[in-house]
Amino acid sequence: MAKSPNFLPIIDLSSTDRVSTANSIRQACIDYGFFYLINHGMEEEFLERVFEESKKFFALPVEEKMKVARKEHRGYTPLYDEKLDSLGRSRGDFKEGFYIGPMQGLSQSSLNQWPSEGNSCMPSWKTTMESYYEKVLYVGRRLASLIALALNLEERFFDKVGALHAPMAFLRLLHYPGELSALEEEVYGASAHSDYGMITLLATDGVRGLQACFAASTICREKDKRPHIWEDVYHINGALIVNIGDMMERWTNCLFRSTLHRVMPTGQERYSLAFFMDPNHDCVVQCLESCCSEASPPKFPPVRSGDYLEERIKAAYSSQES
Ligand SMILES: O=C(O)CCC(=O)C(=O)O
Ligand SMILES: [Fe+2]
Repeated sequence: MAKSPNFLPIIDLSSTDRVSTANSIRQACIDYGFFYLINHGMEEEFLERVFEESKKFFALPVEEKMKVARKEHRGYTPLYDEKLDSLGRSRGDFKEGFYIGPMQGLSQSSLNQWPSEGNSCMPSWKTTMESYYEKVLYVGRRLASLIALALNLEERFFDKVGALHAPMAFLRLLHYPGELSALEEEVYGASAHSDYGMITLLATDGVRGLQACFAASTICREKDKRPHIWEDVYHINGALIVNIGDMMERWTNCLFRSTLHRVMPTGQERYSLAFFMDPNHDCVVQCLESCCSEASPPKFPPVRSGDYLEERIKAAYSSQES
């Protein structure tokens, strides 16, 4: 299996040898909970265009951005609004974001908010974001079928349990400002957290900052173990960084890891595009038969995806109105 400079595996989505790809994904998810995805079908030029459009939004005056402030978990989240490590001491994460939610069906898609179309510098903003959402969702679906194979399940397993029928998939544009705050002791771009859902597909802009906690916890139940040892997750041109979320960890009874990660401020402005592919609201996430036995009983009770997500989002925004 190909390895990147920081030893994370590289998975080639275009490989025709699905069995070998699924085996590589299995090993990556057991060992790291993180891997790179290459040849996913989205051109580098297209990714660059999405980053350019994202930058245009964050460059707007804050009053303009607040016109689409987060409602129903869609829209703009200002600096310090979210705190991913809800128990941490900081006042909030030093980043701003913009959430775009599911677009299938009128009832879902009409909840999305868009920056004013009248803004002449952003004529193709909405169509670019819609196009990115569609493309990255397609990549996520292809990956989900390989993950099913990696778990010795049939390829369409996640469709069959209803996870991928109208998935709760959120695209989040992120902007980490470059300046460092000298006044506050503990400031993170994104404080330590694991993602909540199934899988996250992340596009980065080449500015460092993302770190993951690989060494300290060999299995997920040791997330609380200290000290945490953080490793940089480097950017690879054109590659997506994929990581496993907590619901996948629950499905697999901790066979696959949802690894803690964070974004450190480096003094350099940074942008990223995080796509959280989470199961349909009504999908019940429960230990897969292939992942439990008498010796290894289920570690978590079954949970409805929508209830679990709501709980986690509430904790991250607990100092704010939701
Ligand atoms: O911006 C990044 O590189 C990571 C963001 C992240 O981990 C998150 O929003 O969950
Ligand atoms: Fe994350």
